[in-house]
Amino acid sequence: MSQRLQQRPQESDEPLLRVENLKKHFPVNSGFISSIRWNSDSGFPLELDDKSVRAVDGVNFDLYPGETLGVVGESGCGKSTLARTLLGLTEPTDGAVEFRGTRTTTFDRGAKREFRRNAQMVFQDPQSSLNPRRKVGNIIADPLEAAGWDEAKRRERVRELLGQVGLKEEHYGRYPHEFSGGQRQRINLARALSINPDLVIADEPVSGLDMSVQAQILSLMQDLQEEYGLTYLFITHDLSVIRNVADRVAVMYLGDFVETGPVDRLFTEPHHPYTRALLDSVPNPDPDTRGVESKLVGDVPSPSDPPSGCKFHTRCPSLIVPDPFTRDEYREYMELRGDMRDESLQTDTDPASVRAHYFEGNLPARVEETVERAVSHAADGNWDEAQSALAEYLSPCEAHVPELESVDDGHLSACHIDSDDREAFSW
Ligand SMILES: Nc1ncnc2c1ncn2[C@@H]1O[C@H](COP(=O)(O)OP(=O)(O)OP(=O)(O)O)[C@@H](O)[C@H]1O
Repeated sequence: MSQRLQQRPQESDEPLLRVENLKKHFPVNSGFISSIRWNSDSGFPLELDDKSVRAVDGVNFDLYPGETLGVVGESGCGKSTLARTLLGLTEPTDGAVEFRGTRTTTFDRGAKREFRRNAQMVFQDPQSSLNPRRKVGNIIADPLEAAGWDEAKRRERVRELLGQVGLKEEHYGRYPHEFSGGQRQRINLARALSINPDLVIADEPVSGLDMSVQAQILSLMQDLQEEYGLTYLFITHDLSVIRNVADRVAVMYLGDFVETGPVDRLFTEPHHPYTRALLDSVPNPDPDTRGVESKLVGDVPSPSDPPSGCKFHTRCPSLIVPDPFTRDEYREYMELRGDMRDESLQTDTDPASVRAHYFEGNLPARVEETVERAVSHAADGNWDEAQSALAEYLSPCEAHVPELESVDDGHLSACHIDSDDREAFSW
């Protein structure tokens, strides 16, 4: 059974943010004409290509007042789109976001304005989010002006904020280019906090900053959290960054959360092979314990055509392989099957060439037969039959979508290795 990411901090607390089955899909084609494609196999030769980029694809979680939830994943996994969809900066395709128990889509104008005040965003590149032609004091005061504060009060509040983020009063009249990257992120934080929000979504707030400056900004964010009673959703591609700031972590892969749990547990007992691979990719200064066992290989697949079953299966070092394959053999077999599916073999449709191109060593005899059968169908142009022949062997990781399931108190993982389904599907 799927479960929600919850259990923090006191179970009686109402979540500040509740996210249910949130999806954001972008159409691949920009217009109606470009979405029409030719299909000579169908009765009518033109059809609509309804493919979409599934940037966020069914995310569930609760975010409790005062906590920091780190969302981590490689570039392109959908983290920024999740942030923008949560804040209503882009319309969700499906699902719901509740803020303090009310669906954000039901907000009237006043409630929308209040939500915008209450939920602020801090971006990665402080340079591009600060208007170079405006004085820093005025930039920080923008949200106050929008909220109707008079000039004298604005000035006073901005001075207070400058001090709180470690800048000086005389910085009020300077321009963004006169500041370092770290200082510009301080300006951003001051602007985000100017009207006392409850929730701050920080999207890669320290990426691109030197390590020592990163540490200063993270420490400042923690101080501000205490002072303002803030709730953070902290997005990063770098697990090491959130180790010291997050209470819980959600690991995101191709639009879904694949593992969630308390930060210590996730670092000491990661369950999902993707989390383990991410952790192994974090540079380890200790040469004796440097582990390379499950380093991430290959790129994140396209979210417009994600792998079936577990989306991580194409890169997973723990892929469950069907009998009688070894893992390496089965990867080769999957590559052949993928090319059969796309009707694009990378060699002639001659059994010897296919064998030599796709497989390094000897295959078990019965697999050999299956491959030969498939290749002879492909040689006749019967791609569907070629695919069906290869479907004789299928990993459960390709066939079934794993649900987030509890592996420990408040710790969930979506992997067939941990799954209760193991018996049902008998692998
Ligand atoms: N407006 C859009 N139209 C079409 N596709 C989009 C749009 N915005 C994002 N995407 C795609 O959605 C996927 C997720 O992008 P997103 O920026 O959310 O990922 P991310 O994890 O934040 O990566 P990064 O850290 O590189 O920003 C990517 O494949 C991206 O190309």
